[in-house]
Amino acid sequence: MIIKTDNLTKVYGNRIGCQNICLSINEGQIFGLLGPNGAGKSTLVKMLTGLLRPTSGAAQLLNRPLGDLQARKKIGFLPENFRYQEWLTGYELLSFHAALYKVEKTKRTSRIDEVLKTVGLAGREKQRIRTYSKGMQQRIGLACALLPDPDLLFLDEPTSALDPLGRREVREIVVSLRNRGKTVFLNSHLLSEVEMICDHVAIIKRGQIAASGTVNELLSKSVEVEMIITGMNEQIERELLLIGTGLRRDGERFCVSLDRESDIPRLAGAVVQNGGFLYRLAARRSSLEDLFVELISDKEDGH
Ligand SMILES: Nc1ncnc2c1ncn2[C@@H]1O[C@H](COP(=O)(O)OP(=O)(O)OP(=O)(O)O)[C@@H](O)[C@H]1O
Repeated sequence: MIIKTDNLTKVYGNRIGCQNICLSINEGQIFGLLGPNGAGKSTLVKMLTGLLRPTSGAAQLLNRPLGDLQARKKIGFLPENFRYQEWLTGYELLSFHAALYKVEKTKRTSRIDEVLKTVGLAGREKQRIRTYSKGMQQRIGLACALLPDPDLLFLDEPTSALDPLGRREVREIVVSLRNRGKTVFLNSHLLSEVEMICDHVAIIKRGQIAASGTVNELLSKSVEVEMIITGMNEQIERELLLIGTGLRRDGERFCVSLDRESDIPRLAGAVVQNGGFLYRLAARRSSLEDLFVELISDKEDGH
């Protein structure tokens, strides 16, 4: 396990940041932490990266206790909304961070060249950061985080400010890092992105883990059924809710989640036997977004 947490908890005064977080993350994978605003994602990452002291509980990173210096040397971190000194060139910024990371002087130039290549900025390092696009700024941030050649990389919302092309570029870099054996801990609220690249996912809600597992494990649990129904009435609605959960309506279009595919004929029966007209019924495996909405739907978080 590259990360193992045991009832990790952070309380801010009378506000809960995270509560009893138990996670086990294997190395060489992309782990996605999902949650609505205020759910506790940043609090958890800050505790794991040593920026916040837990109120209680424990954690191990790279088989060392939280805060261990040897382990911290092998961890990279790209915070959310970072802003670097925009008057520096990309190269100057990387040199500064290489010094902060105490990369040996003789190795700095080759290390900087390497990370520039990894993030696709080779040849752009003499430009000032203020002339970089947002996507390039995000990639130079990633390059900084990669300077210590970390085994474990924390990325806090690395693509949220980017356009679709920029997002794809960052995604490709993250996947290439995983392919080289790195472990990536990705904080995100972009569900489709997490579904695309993450091996394991945890969903955090009001400071607690509401679901976790591989994307396949989480999604194979339920089936999403879309129906076009006219003549909808209360009896049909009641019966649909006995069979499935999370009934949603948009005009004549109804969606419901089922635990088992074998319940689909019962849905059709409930509509027809109670006087409704079924014009369409299509089943698909739930997306991470469906699961997220279902788990988080009683919105009562912070902001
Ligand atoms: N320094 C702080 N002092 C008091 N409460 C805080 C502090 N930082 C976070 N919180 C509270 O802890 C809870 C979790 O916040 P956190 O920032 O970890 O959530 P998040 O999932 O990262 O949210 P976002 O997606 O908005 O960044 C929220 O209720 C927040 O208001």
